[in-house]
Amino acid sequence: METWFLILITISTAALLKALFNLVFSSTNSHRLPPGPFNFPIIGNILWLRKSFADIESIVRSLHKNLGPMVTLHIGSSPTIFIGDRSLAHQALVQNGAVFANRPEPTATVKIITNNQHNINSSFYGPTWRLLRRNLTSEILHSSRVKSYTHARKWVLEILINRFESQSKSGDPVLVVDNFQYAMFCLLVLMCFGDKLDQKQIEEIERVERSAILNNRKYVTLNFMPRLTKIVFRKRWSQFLQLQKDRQEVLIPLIKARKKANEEKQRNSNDKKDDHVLSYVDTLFDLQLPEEKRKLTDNEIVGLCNEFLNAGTDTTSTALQWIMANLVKYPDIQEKLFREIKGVVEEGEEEIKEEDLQKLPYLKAIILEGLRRHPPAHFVLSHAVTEDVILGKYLVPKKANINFMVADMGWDPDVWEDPMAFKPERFVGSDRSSGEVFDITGSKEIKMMPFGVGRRICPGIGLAMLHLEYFVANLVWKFEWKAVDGDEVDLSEKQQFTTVMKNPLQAFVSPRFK
Ligand code: HEM
Repeated sequence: METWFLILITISTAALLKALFNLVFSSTNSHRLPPGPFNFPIIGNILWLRKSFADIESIVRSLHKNLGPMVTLHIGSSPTIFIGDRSLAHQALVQNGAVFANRPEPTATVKIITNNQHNINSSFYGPTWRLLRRNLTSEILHSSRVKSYTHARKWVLEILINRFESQSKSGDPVLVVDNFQYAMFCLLVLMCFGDKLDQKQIEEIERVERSAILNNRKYVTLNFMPRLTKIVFRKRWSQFLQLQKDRQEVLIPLIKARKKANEEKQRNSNDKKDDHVLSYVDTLFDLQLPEEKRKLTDNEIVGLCNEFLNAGTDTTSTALQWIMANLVKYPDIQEKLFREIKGVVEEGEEEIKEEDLQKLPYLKAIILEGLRRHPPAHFVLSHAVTEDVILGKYLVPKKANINFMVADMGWDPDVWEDPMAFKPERFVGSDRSSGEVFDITGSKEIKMMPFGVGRRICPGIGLAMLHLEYFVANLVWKFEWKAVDGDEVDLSEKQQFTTVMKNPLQAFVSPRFK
C-alpha cells in the first residue's frame, strides 16, 4: 500500500516543480537555510518521515561533523533545523528566548491528540500556553503543593518495596522497569485525579496511555497530505482514532466522578473533616481560555491529563532505570551512596524522608550524572520561531521546525572529561552545602540540557528531581542491588517514546535490614 502511495504522489508534477523552484530560489537568497543533504522533493520528504528518531540522530550527528553545527533535513512538509552546538543553543533558547519559544504548526494527528493545541506542549507561544503552563506550575508544581503529596510518594514507595521483596523471594532476578513504570503511574494518577485508585484502574490507565505513546511513530506518515492518507490509509487512521477514543473512555468517568465529588463537597462545606488535596484535574474545571473566553471541554481536560501523565511517567521511570543500572554496574558507587545515607539517618530507619535528601550531595551528583549520561529525551520537542531570524550565519524561517541535540550537549568533550564514563564525582562540590550549585537550567551557559532550557524548559523539573532523588535513595537504603552472575549490565540504547535500555535491567535485590 505504501509503495502505491509513493507512486501516486510522485506523479504530482505541479508540486514537484514548485518544490524544485523553491530549492533553487532558497539557494540564491543572501541568508540561506543551514546546509543539509540533497533531498529529492516529496519522495525524500516521505522517506525521512519513515525514519526513527534514532536513525535521524545518528545521521544528524555525522552531518554535523561534515557540515557544521546547524543542518537542515526536509522531513515531511517543512524543513527541520538541528542545532548541535551549546553556544548556539544558548543564543537561541536563552538570549533570544521569546523568539524561539514557539511551536510549529501542528500536524493533522497532533491536532487531534491535543484538541487543536489545547495543551501546554503543543500550544503556540501566546496567552493559551501562558495560562495552561502557569496553572500547572503555580497550582500543582510549586514546592508547597508538591509537599502536600508526600503521603502519595510514601504510598508508592511501599508498593515498590513490597513488589521487589516478593519478587526477590523467588530467587530470580527482578525486572525493574515494569515496576518503575507502574509506580510512576500510581503517583501521577493520584496527583492528577486526587484519589488512590485500585491496581486494576491504574493498570487500565497505564495500558491506554502507553499504547497511545508507544504507537505514536507509526502514525507520523499519516500527516503527509492527510486528505490523501485518509483515503489511502483508512485502516491506519481508524486505529489511530481508536487509541484516542480508548483514552477518553477510561479518563472521562474519572474526571466526571471527581467533578461530582467536588460539587458535593462544596454543598457540604460545613463538614469538619478536610483531607482534600488539590489534584491537577480540580484546577482545570474552572479555567477560562483567554482567547475563546470559555471553559475547557471534557475532551480538552482528557488531553491535558494525558499530557500530565505521559510527560511525568515515562521520562522519570526511564531515568530511574538508567540510574539504577549504573548503580548495579558500579557497586563501588552504590556502596559510596549507601555510606552517605548511613551518615545521615539512623540504622534500620524505615524511610529516607524528603528533608533528608538535602543532606545527600553524592545522591544529587548521581542523579545529575544519570541525566547527563542518559537523558531520557535525546531531543527537545520541536520548537519554531515567531518570526524569520538569523542564527549563526543562517536563516531560521518561521515555517521551520527547530530541534537541539540534547544528548550530544551533555557528552561534549570540551566540557566533560571522558564524557561517556559514569562518574558522579564530576558533580561533587556542586551541591547546595558547598554554596556552588550546578545550574541544570543552563541560564548562564549550557553544559547539558536534559530538561530543555529557556521559556519552554520542562515545568516538571523540580518534581522529577525530587522523585529521582527520593526513590533512588530509598531503594539503595532498603536493598543491595547486584548484577546477575556472569551478566554484564548492558548500557545499549533503544528508541521508544524516550531513549530506554535496549536490554532492560535485571538485578538481584536483597534486603539490607532483615
Ligand atoms: C526525568 C523526567 C523528565 C524529563 C527528562 C523531562 C524532559 C522534558 C523535555 C526535554 C521537555 C521539552 C523542552 C522543550 O521543548 O524545549 C519537556 C517538556 C515538558 N515537560 Fe518534562 N521532563 C520530565 C518530567 C516531567 C514531569 C514530572 C512533568 C509534569 C508532571 C513534565 C511536564 C512537561 C511539560 C508540560 C512540558 C511542555 C512544556 C512547554 O511546552 O512549555 N515533565 N520535558
